[in-house]
Amino acid sequence: MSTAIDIVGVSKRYGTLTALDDVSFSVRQGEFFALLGPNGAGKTTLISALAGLARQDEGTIRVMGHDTVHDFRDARMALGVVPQELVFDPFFTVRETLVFQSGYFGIKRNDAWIDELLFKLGLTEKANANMRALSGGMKRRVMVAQALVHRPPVIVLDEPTAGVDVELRQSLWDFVQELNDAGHTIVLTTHYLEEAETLCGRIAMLKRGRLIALEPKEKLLAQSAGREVALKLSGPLPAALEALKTREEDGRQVLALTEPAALETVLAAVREAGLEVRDLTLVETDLETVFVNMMRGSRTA
Ligand SMILES: Nc1ncnc2c1ncn2[C@@H]1O[C@H](COP(=O)(O)OP(=O)(O)OP(=O)(O)O)[C@@H](O)[C@H]1O
Repeated sequence: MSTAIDIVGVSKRYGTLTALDDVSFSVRQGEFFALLGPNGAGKTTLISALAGLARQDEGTIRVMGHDTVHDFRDARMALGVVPQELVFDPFFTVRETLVFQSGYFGIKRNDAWIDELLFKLGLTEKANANMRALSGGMKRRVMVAQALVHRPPVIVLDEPTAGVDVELRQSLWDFVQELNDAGHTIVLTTHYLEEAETLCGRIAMLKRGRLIALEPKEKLLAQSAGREVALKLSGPLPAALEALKTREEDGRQVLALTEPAALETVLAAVREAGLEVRDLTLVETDLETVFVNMMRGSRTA
């Protein structure tokens, strides 16, 4: 089985507000996946449904093949969620917090793994400190450790770097990257395209509860980098160029160029396919424009 998360036709309403509107996508095992969207897009609602904390009105979600409603325990066991908010009991020490969380998952002797987590997250010296005595950044590290006590194959981080200093941000990313290298599937939600850029393979965008884009990073970045070429050809687009195609506009194929020199490659492929270029225009856009256009719904119109 190669699917880590499978979301099919998921909708969620709060009264008259539709927080998720028929959302479907899958995340493969071992992927580093980003879920992007502005405030209120539905990211946290989707994560809550994944974790079985909120039930969707329609659709199904599976985590490592386990249905989050009918097979809640196994689905939850397969998932580690680092929440956006710092949620903790101020009277427990860091170690107690992690032992307690292990117990929640029915794991009794977890000391070796807890020690390793504390070490990896730079918390060893704080193991016996009370949660309330920790700085915000340290608390956030505990949230990460807490999400991992049961060694879940799938890890979801809900805006883990909100309000986090540069040093922690870097060490957090190093650790998450290490987990991904070890085979864990990572889903990251963030407001920042830049953050997703460095780490993720594919990027999904939500807007007002709807999935408006789901692209490999390279394709999105190529669009964002501000280089596109609109081509009017004498025949259909050669298969070799399909991967670069971002859209069709007025009978022109719009292709993303990873770098200006990529235009040569595009033209070579056109020649090789025995086609003629009837018209060629370079389109300038910047990252902000691409993102804003998507958020305005130009792709869903
Ligand atoms: N428990 C709730 N009751 C009513 N409305 C809710 C509830 N939870 C979320 N909403 C609404 O659902 C929509 C989606 O919210 P959600 O928190 O999922 O967005 P988000 O993408 O995570 O935003 P942010 O980036 O601000 O965290 C919002 O309009 C929000 O106000």
